[in-house]
Amino acid sequence: MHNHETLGEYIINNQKDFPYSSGELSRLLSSIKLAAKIVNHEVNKAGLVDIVGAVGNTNIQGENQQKLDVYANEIFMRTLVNREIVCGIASEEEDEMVIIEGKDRAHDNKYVVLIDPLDGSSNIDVNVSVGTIFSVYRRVSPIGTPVTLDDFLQPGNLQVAAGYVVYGTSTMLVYTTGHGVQGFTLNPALGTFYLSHPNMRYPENGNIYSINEGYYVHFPQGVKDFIKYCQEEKEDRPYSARYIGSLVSDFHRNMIKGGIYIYPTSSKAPQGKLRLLYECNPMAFLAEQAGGEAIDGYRRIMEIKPTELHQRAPIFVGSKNMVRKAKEFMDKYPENADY
Ligand SMILES: O=P(O)(O)OC[C@H]1O[C@](O)(COP(=O)(O)O)[C@@H](O)[C@@H]1O
Ligand SMILES: [Mg+2]
Ligand SMILES: [Mg+2]
Repeated sequence: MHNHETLGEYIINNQKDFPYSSGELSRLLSSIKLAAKIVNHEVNKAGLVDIVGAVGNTNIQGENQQKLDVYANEIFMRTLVNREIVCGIASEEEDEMVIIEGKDRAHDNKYVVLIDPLDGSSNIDVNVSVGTIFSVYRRVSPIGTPVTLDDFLQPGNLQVAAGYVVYGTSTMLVYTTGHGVQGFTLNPALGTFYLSHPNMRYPENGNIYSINEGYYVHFPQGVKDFIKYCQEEKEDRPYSARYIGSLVSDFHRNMIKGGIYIYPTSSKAPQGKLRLLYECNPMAFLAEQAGGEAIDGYRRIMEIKPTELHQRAPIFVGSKNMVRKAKEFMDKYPENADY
């Protein structure tokens, strides 16, 4: 039997790392752990139960909500609310921020959570790995008062924790509290997450690039030039093109093997597609904590001051030297810096 530390043990043993360690963050991470297990159970039998396909509604992004989007949203919302640790939640599947009301001391809670309950929705029905992404901030509004939008619109470098769950060949929960990146694998027989990937680090160089080349003609010239650079027969190139179409899964592979994931602006998506608050910021925090980098083509993602809950941003995230190379190409076209 392996002697890996469990996630529960790790959270407790490392509570000291957390400046405000009053146990709230540990309880918050434990509730995410519980919700991940419940969602994992449904994801694993997606073909058997009535959990595939669309519900017939569109979310504020104009996307057709998948049944699993709605189910995962309900489970994470309910688990976080029931554990009485957050004062507000924002989700890809909720048009507005959710102020936690009614619970005796909900307004006394210190944290807000932003979540992409089900990432990679287009892959649910075709048995390709999907994920969940979360980001945690300490509120800025006074404790004891209802949460405000400002509590959510904080730049990424103020995150106190971020992570994802990948529901793939195995189910993993990967997170950071600003002390490196830890990966835990679920032992489905025991229902326990074990520390399988301590101190995950991006290789500084990589040979994988992940971008939906189907939109090539719509990309800015800097992105087109970088793709050509990746495909050149020179030095350690051409790089391999790998694109799962689930941000979490593409990010996870690239963090382990070395690579870059890009979702740029395009004439079809002038601000890019991914959402700054619950996709770009948490992945940027993880990437930087793992020695990688994350930019919007020009600036550090985590320095962008958000203005809207569901705003989008272009993202170039991955191995440090690959992101820097991509930036060299983007810098040749400074006129594209404002999106
Ligand atoms: O199909 P496209 O345009 O390449 O977009 C794929 C990207 O969109 C996403 O599915 C967006 O996330 P959601 O599924 O949470 O909406 C990413 O996971 C993925 O990387
Ligand atoms: Mg997503
Ligand atoms: Mg989603």
